[in-house]
Amino acid sequence: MCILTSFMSTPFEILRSMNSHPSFLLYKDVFFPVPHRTSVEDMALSTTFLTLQAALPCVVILLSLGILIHRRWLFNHSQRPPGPTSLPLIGNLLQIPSNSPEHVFRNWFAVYGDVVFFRIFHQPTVLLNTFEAAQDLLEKRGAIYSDRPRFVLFSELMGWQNASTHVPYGPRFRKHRRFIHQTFNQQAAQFLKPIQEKETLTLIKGLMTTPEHFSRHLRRFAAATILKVTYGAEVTSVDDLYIQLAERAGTLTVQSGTPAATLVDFFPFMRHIPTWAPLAGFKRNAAVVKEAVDRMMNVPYEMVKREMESGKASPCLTSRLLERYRHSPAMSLSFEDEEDIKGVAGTMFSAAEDTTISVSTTFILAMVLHPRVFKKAQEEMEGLIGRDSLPSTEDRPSLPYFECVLKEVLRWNPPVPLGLPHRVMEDDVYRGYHIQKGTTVLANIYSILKSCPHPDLFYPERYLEQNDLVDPFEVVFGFGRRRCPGRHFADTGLWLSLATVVATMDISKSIDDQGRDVVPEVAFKSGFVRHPKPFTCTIIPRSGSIERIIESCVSQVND
Ligand code: HEM
Repeated sequence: MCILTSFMSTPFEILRSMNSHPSFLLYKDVFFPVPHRTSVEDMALSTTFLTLQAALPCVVILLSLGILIHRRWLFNHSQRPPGPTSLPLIGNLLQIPSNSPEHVFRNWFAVYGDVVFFRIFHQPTVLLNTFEAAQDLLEKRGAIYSDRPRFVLFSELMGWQNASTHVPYGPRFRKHRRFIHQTFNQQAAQFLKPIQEKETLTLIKGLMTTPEHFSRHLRRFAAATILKVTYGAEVTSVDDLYIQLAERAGTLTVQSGTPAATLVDFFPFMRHIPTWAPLAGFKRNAAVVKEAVDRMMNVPYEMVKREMESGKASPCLTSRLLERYRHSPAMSLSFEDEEDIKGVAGTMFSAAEDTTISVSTTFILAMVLHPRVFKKAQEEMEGLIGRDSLPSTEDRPSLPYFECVLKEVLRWNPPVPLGLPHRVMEDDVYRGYHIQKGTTVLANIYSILKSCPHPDLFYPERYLEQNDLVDPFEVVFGFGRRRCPGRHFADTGLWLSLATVVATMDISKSIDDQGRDVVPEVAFKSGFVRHPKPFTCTIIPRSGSIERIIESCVSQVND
């Protein structure tokens, strides 16, 4: 036993144990029984044995070296994954459109298969096009696939360096995840449900009052739930200060991502260009963005601190994290701790808002275009809770068709089509392909979810008819150790708000001046988060009693 385990040790340890361990002698006698011999034979044998013994260390060392060299050779000679031909210097830059690259990547999947290699300038990138490949690398080999690429523009120039989405894998990443986990893990997220229930009622009231502004109401819902959880702030309108701060920071960030600006990610020396120099426009823009990002991170954080000092703070993620430092004599709040708390809270807000809005707006678009599906979901709902009550999360297991509708919404328009880039921290070989340390790895969420029969058709029944389809809930939140930590909160909030819309409202196409149906276009805006293009629709309460039901629920919540 000892000998077997020692084969996993160094060559020297192997030799030591072979020479000395009694079990080795026993082992030798059993497998190489020696008949009775003369002393001359004994001497010859023992000389041979001694020679063998002396040679053994060299053999073992040479063998180990051979194995190492062979592995290195295999790595160097294993092929890169297949991919489109690239040009010198710029790589595949010209083949990747800045608008909706997910479409081109889907074609590459069809041509080159599961794992595709391409380069942008000198940066190697690998695209994982199937659920299996994404799981194999990002999940099962998470120990080396969980870093993020270096974002020079975003992190070093625009001030997003404290965002949890951008922190490199390591102790700081673990600290951020710990902070987030306390409030957003599956069990803790249950305690956030009352906030989502209350904001759902406000959403329905908004839809009843000004249905034409449905996208503003959905935005307000998304922002209000997460702002209450992170900063304890009450949001009444999308014009509230914190939402404005976040939108300014987000809009400026996206607007400043011009080609000249992104070049700095590939040629980091460019960040040293002085701001007055002719090519330094990106640095001047980045300074403006940084000011907006700093305000977005600082203003709500400072407000919570002030409220805590005056004893008026409502419990929230930020106050809970600060309390831990206040009450522990072993922990004093350092500058880095404050930056991390601000970073976590600011990221949760910005990561939650846009993604939630994308899903809820896609749901409305799908329901306008597919009245049959909407009616079927309403009938299922009515069969369970009738017309005079609102759904609660306890009803979820009894509404299987609605569950399929939600899955289909996520599949039809995956909110974050290419996830967030991961970076591999060590050389690796996968399916005989060589993946070099430092490669950017993208999970092609879009292609994974479009790999099914009639991918562009909105057809929730596919999840009832076919049980080998990938569950979109397992895909849209990313993979491995960087998987979205807000997924339980997002899932509950979306289910509650959209199930309540189904139970209370009728959704249909809007009517133009000539009395004709206006059929919205199935079109999505290009971006890191994929939103439907603006459209119109008609939303009206299902019955005269809805207003009364909502008012009675609101007064129960306020009591
Ligand atoms: C339907 C809604 C959402 C979708 C589709 C979504 C999707 C994603 C994806 C694809 C990633 C990247 C995962 C990876 O790197 O593999 C991510 C990361 C992240 N999400 Fe979400 N998300 C959603 C909602 C939320 C919400 C509500 C929150 C906060 C409450 C949140 C907070 C975060 C954070 C902090 C990260 C960064 C994790 C890290 O880098 O370690 N997300 N999300």
